[in-house]
Amino acid sequence: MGIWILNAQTVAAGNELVKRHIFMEGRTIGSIVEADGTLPDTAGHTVIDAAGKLVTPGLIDMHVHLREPGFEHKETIASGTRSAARGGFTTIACMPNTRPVIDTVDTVKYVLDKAETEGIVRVLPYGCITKNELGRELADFDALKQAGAIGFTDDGVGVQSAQMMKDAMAKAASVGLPIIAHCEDNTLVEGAWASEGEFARKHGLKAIPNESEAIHVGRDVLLAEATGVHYHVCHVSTEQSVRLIRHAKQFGINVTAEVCPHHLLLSDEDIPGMDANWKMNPPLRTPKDVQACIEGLLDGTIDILVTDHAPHSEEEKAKGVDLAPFGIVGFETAFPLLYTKFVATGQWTLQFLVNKMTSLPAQVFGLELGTLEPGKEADITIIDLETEKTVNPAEFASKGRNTPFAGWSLKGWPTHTIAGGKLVWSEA
Ligand SMILES: NC(=O)N[C@@H](CC(=O)O)C(=O)O
Ligand SMILES: [Zn+2]
Ligand SMILES: [Zn+2]
Repeated sequence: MGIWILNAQTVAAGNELVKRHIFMEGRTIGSIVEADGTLPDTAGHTVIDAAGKLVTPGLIDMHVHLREPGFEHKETIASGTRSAARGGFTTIACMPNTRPVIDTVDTVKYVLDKAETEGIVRVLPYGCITKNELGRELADFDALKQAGAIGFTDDGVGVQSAQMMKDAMAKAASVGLPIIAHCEDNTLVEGAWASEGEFARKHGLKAIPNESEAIHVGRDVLLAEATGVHYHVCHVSTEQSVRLIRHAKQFGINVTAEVCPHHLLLSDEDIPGMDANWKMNPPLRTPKDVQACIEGLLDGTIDILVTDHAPHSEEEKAKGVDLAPFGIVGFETAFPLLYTKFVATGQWTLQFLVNKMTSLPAQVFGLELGTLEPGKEADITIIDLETEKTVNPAEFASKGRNTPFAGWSLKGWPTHTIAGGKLVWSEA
């Protein structure tokens, strides 16, 4: 028995949609036919009528935190993949800052096994750059790759030593996997949580300067040039980083980059007060930085969109801004936010948004995913572009409720998520 999706509005070009019927059987897409008025024979198959809805390749998120092993009170692979599915994501790449961190074959296998038995979407694990993410000793990249790691990162913390980063890049290049960098120079951020801008000035706070991020970007593109590695910059948030990445790309350096919805939609001037749901790393920057990130995404300097889904418990976030951990959840608001604020307002085409969340992440990371084509993996998301709903964190499938977007009224909510040919989530 297969699944027919009937009357799917698929993206053709720009904002142009084409109506198609899509059939899948087993894990793969069987056929895609133009809807010409006659319905295909669906006898014996599950039918989903997608009339009036957008149908896209399953969304891909290359930067997420699933918290397992070790921080199951924040999220688990079960709850995190449900949250991803509810947000329309069918493939997610998880960060290794768990407890223990993912720096051994056993932890990679643990995550992959859990994902197989308890997860409902595809989980691709990253391995650490350095053992324990301490920046002192390289992890065993050969072994991590063998176990299934798809790249190396110490996300959560920057690699402080240039020599360590250079060694990591040389080794990653030799095993043919990318370095994914959380760019942050610790000597420039000491204890601050807000960025240098209006908010920090008004409240007399110690502030995080843009250079704390951009200095690592500048250092690392030079090291990437020297080593030839594929270097991917995490959660770009500053005008200076965008400029450095643009320049590096012009020089033919193998650099790619990602940006999160919150760094495109919020600046430090939107922070309502001492509220830890507005505390994330990197911090919300100035309106000028937001504009530079949007321009970087538009001109291709920034390749892809990611959520950096970073759940924390309510108790942890209630400790007050100084003590609360950095991070906000992202899966269940990402597409509606970007659709409502950029596509529905006419700034981006639907094709631009969908590509940045499907085919482009697949291309950047060499995954055979992200397109709707016969013979390809049946990963499909169905999205209602019309119904307006309010973001209600109490409804999240994630254990995390930590979002600055509560109460926002949005359109573009996923209604069905199909991963590997299975309907893994549908509305109500
Ligand atoms: N982004 C965050 O604010 N927090 C992330 C770490 C990270 O992505 O650097 C986390 O693990 O909570
Ligand atoms: Zn990070
Ligand atoms: Zn992260």
